[in-house]
Amino acid sequence: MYVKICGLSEPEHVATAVEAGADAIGFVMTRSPRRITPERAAELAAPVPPHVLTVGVFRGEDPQAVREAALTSGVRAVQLHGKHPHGDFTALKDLGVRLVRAVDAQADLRCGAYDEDLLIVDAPHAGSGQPWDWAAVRGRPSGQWMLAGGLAPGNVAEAVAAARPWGVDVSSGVETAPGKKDSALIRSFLKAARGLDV
Ligand SMILES: O=C(O)c1ccccc1N[C@@H]1O[C@H](COP(=O)(O)O)[C@@H](O)[C@H]1O
Repeated sequence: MYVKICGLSEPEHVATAVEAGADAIGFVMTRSPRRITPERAAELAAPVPPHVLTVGVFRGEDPQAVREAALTSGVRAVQLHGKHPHGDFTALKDLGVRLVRAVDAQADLRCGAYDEDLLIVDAPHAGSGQPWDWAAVRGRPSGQWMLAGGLAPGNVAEAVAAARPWGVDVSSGVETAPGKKDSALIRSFLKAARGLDV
């Protein structure tokens, strides 16, 4: 099971996620209680080993703004969340980072349909921490896709059994309040998710 821990803003939580075996970590650089600057993302990403994918999360920004933030932060992947057109992915293809498309269950769920490398299927309200009908997408997405939206250490097994994703992505479920990550919850989530290969 591929595991991404998103919305990190403190070095302690980056270190915890890496040590506990996260495959990817996310830095939110769009409107959110978890928003950080590209410069802060660069500081946080600097010590992250190459086997961990650092992901910059964006929603609604134009490709030029995404490009500048990605170059400043040095992230290894860009996640475009929500209703970005295909052209936004095309415009970023030469950036030399992996492209992640994050959408709700109403969208085209074929990974690669927008020339992306990874797909995330999320709740209608990104970053809200609200569980949704994970079973509704079972068998629909294709390729390398992660389930997100309302996951937490205590329900990730249920969510994976319902949707059977290739990976999982969490933010609110490893926090004590919006934007306040918790190292014990990060470790618990990784422990719970790791054993869930489908
Ligand atoms: O985390 C945010 O605040 C956020 C804001 C804007 C776009 C995406 C955001 N996060 C993504 O939301 C899911 C996690 O949701 P949850 O909090 O675990 O329910 C994940 O894909 C994040 O990358």
